Amino acid sequence: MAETASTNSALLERLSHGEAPVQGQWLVADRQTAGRGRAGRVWTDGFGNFMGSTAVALRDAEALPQTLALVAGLSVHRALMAVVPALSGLVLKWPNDLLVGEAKLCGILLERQRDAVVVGIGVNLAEAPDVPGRKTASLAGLGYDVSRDAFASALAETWAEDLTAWHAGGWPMLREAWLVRSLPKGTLLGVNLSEEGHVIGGFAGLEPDGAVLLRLADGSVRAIHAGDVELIGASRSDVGGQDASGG
Ligand SMILES: O=C(O)CCCC[C@@H]1SC[C@@H]2NC(=O)N[C@@H]21
Repeated sequence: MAETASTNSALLERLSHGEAPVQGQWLVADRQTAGRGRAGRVWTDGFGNFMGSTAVALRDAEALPQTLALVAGLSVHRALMAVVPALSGLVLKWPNDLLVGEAKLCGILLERQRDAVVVGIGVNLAEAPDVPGRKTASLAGLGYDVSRDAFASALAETWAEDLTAWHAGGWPMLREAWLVRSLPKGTLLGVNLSEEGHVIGGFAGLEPDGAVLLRLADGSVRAIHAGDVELIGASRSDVGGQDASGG
């Protein structure tokens, strides 16, 4: 598709008209005029970047739909490493950002509509948009020339594998695969919680349900189920560093 407001919005619209999600079908746009990010933010497109969405039908009694966000990040990580095996420093940040160093290379937006979830993925292949207050990266800026179609076909493959495993109850194994590719344990993360304000802790793993674990300065471990987690930086000795819950 040449241009659309947002590939997520286009798929949500189709679902609202009664179309069933088709596993393996991706809607990919050259340009988005109203790309959307998490927490109501704008997602700025860039020519040659990947902007695509796919819809997943949730089956009866499917466990933990929130874990799909992490599975999507894992699939993007695997796809990027397939097209650029030499890429170093690519890490996952909970729930579903991909960073190189501290700069964001990819963002993922999941939106649920009744018994379906739309998974929207934006990857800066060619251009890193200017986002005030945030560091961004692109593969081209890192010296790697990857076409959108090459990335799209790698992602279609990794997503099909990971989604099949997820539907088959493979979340525990996918969780381990996510953790192998995540920021190092102890990395300082911050999150705004409505009851407590800004909480800072060292990354300490994932709960079995996909919540992120933060080790706070007093040594306690806190599970965060929702929120916009920001990267603060390398570990500090008083928070984090140790593994919590075997993650
Ligand atoms: O990190 C974020 O805030 C999530 C960004 C998600 C961007 C993608 S681009 C394809 C799809 N369509 C959208 O409008 N958003 C997602």
